[in-house]
Amino acid sequence: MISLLKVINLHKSFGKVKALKGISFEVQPATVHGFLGPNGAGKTTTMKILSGLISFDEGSILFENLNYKTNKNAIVKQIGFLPQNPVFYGYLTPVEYLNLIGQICNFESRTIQKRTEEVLEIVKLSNVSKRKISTFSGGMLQRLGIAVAIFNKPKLLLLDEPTASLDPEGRAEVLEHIKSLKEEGITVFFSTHILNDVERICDYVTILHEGKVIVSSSLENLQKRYIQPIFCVEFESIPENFKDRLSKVSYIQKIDIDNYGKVSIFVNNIEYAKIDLIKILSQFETPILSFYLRKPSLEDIFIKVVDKSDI
Ligand SMILES: Nc1ncnc2c1ncn2[C@@H]1O[C@H](COP(=O)(O)OP(=O)(O)OP(=O)(O)O)[C@@H](O)[C@H]1O
Repeated sequence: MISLLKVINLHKSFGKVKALKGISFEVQPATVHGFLGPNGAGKTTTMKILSGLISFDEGSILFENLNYKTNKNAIVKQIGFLPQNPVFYGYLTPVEYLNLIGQICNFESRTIQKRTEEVLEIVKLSNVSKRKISTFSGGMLQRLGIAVAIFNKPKLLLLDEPTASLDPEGRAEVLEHIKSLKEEGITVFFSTHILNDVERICDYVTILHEGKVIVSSSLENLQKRYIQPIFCVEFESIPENFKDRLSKVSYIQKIDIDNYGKVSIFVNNIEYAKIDLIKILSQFETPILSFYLRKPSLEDIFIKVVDKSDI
């Protein structure tokens, strides 16, 4: 499959500040790709370069295998961008605002009307299409921002921290919409600090740290790579001499039991333990309520990879 976007060894400096130090990553079509990194990592700089707002110093960008430098105008038309804090004219309604966008894009009035109806339907704002924007909640404003960014039917949509200023309800609303854009054939590349958002909707993740890409992979592969060799077990009650009896098992390194009776078993041979441990546990004649291999959260992974890159 041809990548929709390939960023190769991209460099960008602002005076003495090296914001991007040779970053490379690819974005696959019809996916949601999370772009993560601490403050100042270079996320917004990357987004601004991709949307054509600022230039880059070195490296190359390919969009559907076309070189960005020599085809910039054609490529930028296929990329929608929602900046971090979009500003709207509050005295307009969504219909009036989108009509204005259509006029700026030089569309014919019939096309503007049709596309306005379509995008308001996609972001589920049709029922408030004639209400003043100044009365909108944060979640509604972000959805209107998405409507503006997809007005031109982009293949790639760049969203810079789309959920940062929202409460949990607004976040859930916007995340659901981002996910549904995939069904409209739009590839979404979005930056965030909120790891949980990425876990909820992303297929791929790129982690940026101090201007360098430290991980770029599918979320599934990332979770497999960083899987923790810890099994969690919950018994109806902790069996007698539990720790002593298990301490004789060669692949078990450590056993922790928390205040609620949840047991964490740390192992050094995960593949063998996957088969053998449950057999051993079933020999204790105490009902087992749950047994699972702990899946690392994106937060666990993020801390691990960012720490490693500091070494
Ligand atoms: N116009 C500019 N002039 C000078 N330095 C800049 C400019 N824009 C960005 N920088 C610097 O480049 C680095 C990367 O900034 P950038 O805004 O891309 O980070 P970010 O990952 O988006 O951070 P945040 O999550 O805080 O928005 C930072 O050190 C920042 O101070």
